[in-house]
Amino acid sequence: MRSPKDFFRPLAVGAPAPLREVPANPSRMIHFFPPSNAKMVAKVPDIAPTVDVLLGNLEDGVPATDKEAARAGLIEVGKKWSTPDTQFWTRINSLDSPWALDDLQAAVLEIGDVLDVVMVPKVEGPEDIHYVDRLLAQLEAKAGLDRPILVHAILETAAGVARVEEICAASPRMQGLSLGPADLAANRRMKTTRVGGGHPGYLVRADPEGGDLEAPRATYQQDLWHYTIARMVDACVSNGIFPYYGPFGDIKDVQACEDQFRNAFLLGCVGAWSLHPVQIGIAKKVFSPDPKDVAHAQRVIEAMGDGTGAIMLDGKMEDDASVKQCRVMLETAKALAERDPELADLYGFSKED
Ligand SMILES: CCC(=O)SCCNC(=O)CCNC(=O)[C@H](O)C(C)(C)COP(=O)(O)OP(=O)(O)OC[C@H]1O[C@@H](n2cnc3c(N)ncnc32)[C@H](O)[C@@H]1OP(=O)(O)O
Ligand SMILES: O=CC(=O)O
Ligand SMILES: [Mg+2]
Repeated sequence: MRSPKDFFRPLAVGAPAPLREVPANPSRMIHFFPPSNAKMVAKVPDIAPTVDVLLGNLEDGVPATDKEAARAGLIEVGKKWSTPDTQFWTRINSLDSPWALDDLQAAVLEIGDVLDVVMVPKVEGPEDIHYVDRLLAQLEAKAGLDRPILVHAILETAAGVARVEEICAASPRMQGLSLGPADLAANRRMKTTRVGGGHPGYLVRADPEGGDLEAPRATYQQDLWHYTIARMVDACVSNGIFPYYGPFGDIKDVQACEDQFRNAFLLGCVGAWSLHPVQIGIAKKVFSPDPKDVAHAQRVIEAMGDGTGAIMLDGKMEDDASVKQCRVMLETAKALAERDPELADLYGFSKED
């Protein structure tokens, strides 16, 4: 662990100074595309303005035989990047793979000027972040960049979950964490075969009525990811960085995808991954506060005056703590509306709001 005095010093001569605060840019969906797929690369100009984050994925999902082509496709997209209101990220291969070093070098040296965030998979502890941190500083200095590239880690190993707080605090470059339920399930030796979401076998069953073990009993499916998401949210928030739900693999089951995204939103996540165009709209809907909640938040804030004390509104007690929740809702809505005039209209915000 670096001394607190050195925490905000650049890690290489000539590298840009680390940021003191991570920008709270809208990132409701991190849209994945495989840059080795020419058909999908051709869609980038149309998709980029419709998403908050576009991510060129170099890791899992790209066949081993296409790794170089994916890196070349990423560079091609970066060189033509002309959507400054959308963030541009990449996911590099894991640090123990034969590709990670070349991924990082190519990304920073060739397109570092347009790259906002590098997503690092399978992070096991702060030492992985320290390695990437120093390397990025050296590469930024070499490329003559004037602002630091941030780092986003995927929480997808048991060791990573056990050290999640240390990972979040490892560097001022840390932008956020995503839950990686597929790799995490494998690493934990969970007995599932899915990419995120629930499982019908993970349930609780109501007690037998009158002790009748033969009578039908209601069952309730439980959330496999609740513990990890809650831990991730606490670790992120206490370090001033942002938590995200990751992939939902059942592309056709848009309802369950929406439910999974909403659970994450309610627990504090700011966004999720979209793997297919159909998931972009789901993430946009879920991670933009509901206009009814925004209107309610405005009413509570107005009724609470200076924000202290206790009042009754519609039969419910409101006080200092509920007004703080309402401010979170309103601030989130305002930040999103600034970038999205349709949302501003939906919330009834005028330009002065
Ligand atoms: C599990 C842990 C992880 O690491 S998850 C992250 C790694 N996986 C990924 O990034 C997968 C990204 N998604 C994809 O590659 C595709 O969506 C997959 C899942 C293969 C499905 O593709 P496909 O069979 O073409 O679907 P489709 O016929 O329904 O597509 C309709 C049109 O949309 C396009 N499309 C599809 N996915 C994307 C995407 N991610 N970004 C941009 N465009 C996409 C398709 O090309 C297709 O276009 P068209 O209608 O033929 O012109
Ligand atoms: O990379 C994501 C995952 O779920 O694994
Ligand atoms: Mg993974």
